[in-house]
Amino acid sequence: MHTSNILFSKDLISPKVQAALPKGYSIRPLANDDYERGFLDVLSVLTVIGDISKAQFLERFHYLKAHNHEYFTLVIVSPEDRIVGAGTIFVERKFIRNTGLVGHIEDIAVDKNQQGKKLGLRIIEALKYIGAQTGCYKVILDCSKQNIPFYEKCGFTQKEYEMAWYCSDEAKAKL
Ligand SMILES: CC(=O)SCCNC(=O)CCNC(=O)[C@H](O)C(C)(C)COP(=O)(O)OP(=O)(O)OC[C@H]1O[C@@H](n2cnc3c(N)ncnc32)[C@H](O)[C@@H]1OP(=O)(O)O
Repeated sequence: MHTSNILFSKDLISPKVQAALPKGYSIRPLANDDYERGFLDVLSVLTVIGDISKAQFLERFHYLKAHNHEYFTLVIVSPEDRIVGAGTIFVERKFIRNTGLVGHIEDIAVDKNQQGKKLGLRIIEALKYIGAQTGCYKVILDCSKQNIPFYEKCGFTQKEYEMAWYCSDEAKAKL
């Protein structure tokens, strides 16, 4: 694959994670033709995706590529050349902690038929590697209660609480 088609340098992909994948599977940065390989279908295990066109996918892909010192989306590809797993780390630049960097893990998804093969674990290991390589002092994420045991197996510990505010028309009207 030509490197200009991928989101970020393959040098940021952990060799240990690649070696630990089941035979025939590979892990790599998101590519501009992963729309056809079912990238969005994999994300649909997370939430409603919407009817995203190829043009919309490419617009977002090119934005992320232009910011690929901050956004790192990677995918796991099956022996059949289908996307079966995905995950992102966003590297936030802070003032605190001596202008420290914090990695935020987002949108971890493994195809329903491929769950339980440690692909989720490998995605998290690969994202932690990117966080470490890019100089983050910590990597954090939000998850549901039912996913806590999974993230504990990935080396995370529970801290703090997540808060959310949804920008509904009703909520915005109260501002
Ligand atoms: C930050 C976020 O994005 S949070 C959202 C996470 N994504 C989702 O919830 C979407 C739907 N779920 C999925 O896509 C997957 O089930 C994932 C990503 C949660 C897990 O991926 P999988 O590939 O199925 O898990 P994997 O096989 O790597 O599991 C690793 C270990 O965690 C365990 N595990 C996985 N999910 C769970 C769970 N819900 N509860 C308890 N243990 C779990 C596995 O049994 C395994 O344990 P073992 O090492 O003792 O055998």
